[in-house]
Amino acid sequence: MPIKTLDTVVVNTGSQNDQHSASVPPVYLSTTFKVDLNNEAAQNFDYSRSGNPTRSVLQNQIGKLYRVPQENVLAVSSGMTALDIILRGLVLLNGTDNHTPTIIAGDDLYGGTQRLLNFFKHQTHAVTAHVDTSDFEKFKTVFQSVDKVDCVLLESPTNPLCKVVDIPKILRFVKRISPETIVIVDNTMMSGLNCNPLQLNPSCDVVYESATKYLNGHHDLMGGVIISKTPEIASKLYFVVNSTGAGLSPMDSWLLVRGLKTLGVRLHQQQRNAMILAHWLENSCGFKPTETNKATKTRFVGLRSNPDFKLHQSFNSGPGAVLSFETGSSEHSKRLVSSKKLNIWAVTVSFGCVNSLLSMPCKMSHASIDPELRKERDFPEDLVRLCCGIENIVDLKKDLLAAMVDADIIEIREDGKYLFNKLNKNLAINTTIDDLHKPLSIYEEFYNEDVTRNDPELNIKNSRL
Ligand SMILES: Cc1ncc(COP(=O)(O)O)c(C=O)c1O
Ligand SMILES: N[C@@H](CCSC[C@H](N)C(=O)O)C(=O)O
Repeated sequence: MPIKTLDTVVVNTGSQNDQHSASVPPVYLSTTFKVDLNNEAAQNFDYSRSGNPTRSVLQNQIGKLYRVPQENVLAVSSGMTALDIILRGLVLLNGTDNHTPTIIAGDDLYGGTQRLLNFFKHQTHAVTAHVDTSDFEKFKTVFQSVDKVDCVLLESPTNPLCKVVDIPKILRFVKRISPETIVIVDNTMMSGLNCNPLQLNPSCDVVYESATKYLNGHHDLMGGVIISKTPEIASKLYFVVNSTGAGLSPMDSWLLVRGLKTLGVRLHQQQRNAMILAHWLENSCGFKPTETNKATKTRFVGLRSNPDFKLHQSFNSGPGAVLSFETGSSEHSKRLVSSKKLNIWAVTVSFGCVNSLLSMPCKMSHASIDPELRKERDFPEDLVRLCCGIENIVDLKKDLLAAMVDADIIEIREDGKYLFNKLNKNLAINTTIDDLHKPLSIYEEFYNEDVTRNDPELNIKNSRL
């Protein structure tokens, strides 16, 4: 059978051996399943905490996305649950009288991840050394300064600063000098469609994603998926899932199977919007550093001006749809995010959804990181994060522009011919508001490359297009 592209495999749920030949897999809400003591070997399910047919369909779909057998996949109740299960199953119990479990993680982590790692430090004494994982030399130094590193937790691009971590290089280094160190990748910012760290060489040990984001895409369920490199790792993690009841509910599993079917088209449109918007913010709205004013900046891995553009492209097939920018003034950023002119952009946390979201991380998604620690890590308090949805890009730009004008950041001059950034006064930007599709070419440059690069099983150029 010919191997299909990822866009296709998530659409097709295959034959479910359904008694009515239903074309959509049914949802099995039953918590219990009849037991035949004379034929226990044939029994796949007994109790939904241990396993459920609808959850199995979902795990099979995720297995296809990551090109691993269904047995290597676990669907759980949230992205944070996924990390909790992985650390409990593989790392936290490694402590002895002479050894404290040690984790190395990034310093630009999602606030909830930072909170969970802090919790483990206080409750189990497992320590986490935080380092800028986008700086390989710094990572190497910290790694070599620890006697035994139990686990490395990576995320690229980082949320919300969009820093690129060279995951392949870190894997080569770690697996060469310490093969037993467990390398975990939080792949939420990319999703399995853009990046598969299990197919890198050497590969990581476990990937997880908050399915609440791109995989589902509709903000109507919380979920997490854990994809293990080997059945042995998966079975250790399954033990924790079954013991604690962290498995995803049947209804949410069913919704997620449905959401997954449109992952390809959603992500395609979301990334296209993000590319155009990032380019527009940087070049037409003046959110870029100048000789005299370094305080404004657009952060996005799909921008050619990003020094890590090529690095990101080397192991991902798309830039994702999360970008951020600094206005240079916390007060003005707050005014923007509070503007009543925002009709399309919803001011909420989260990302990966079909509708576009705008937020101020230091007050929202990353508020759980101590302000002192944010300061220590140079986390910009004026940062505004944009998570693009699938709406028409023209509407998205107009809505954002109205709010930027309302917040006294941008001035429209000469009947809309020029946008002038009032905070970054050195820039008088020569653009027309209607000049909307200009940067499409950079989007196409990204995608006209071999989009199957993360999928060595495929050898079809431009399979996504
Ligand atoms: C990068 C990243 N990882 C993990 C999570 C946690 O996922 P969840 O909210 O589904 O628990 C989030 C956001 O919540 C996130 O942004
Ligand atoms: N109040 C929540 C904040 C969730 S942030 C969700 C998402 N990861 C994002 O980056 O927007 C909490 O305390 O966790």
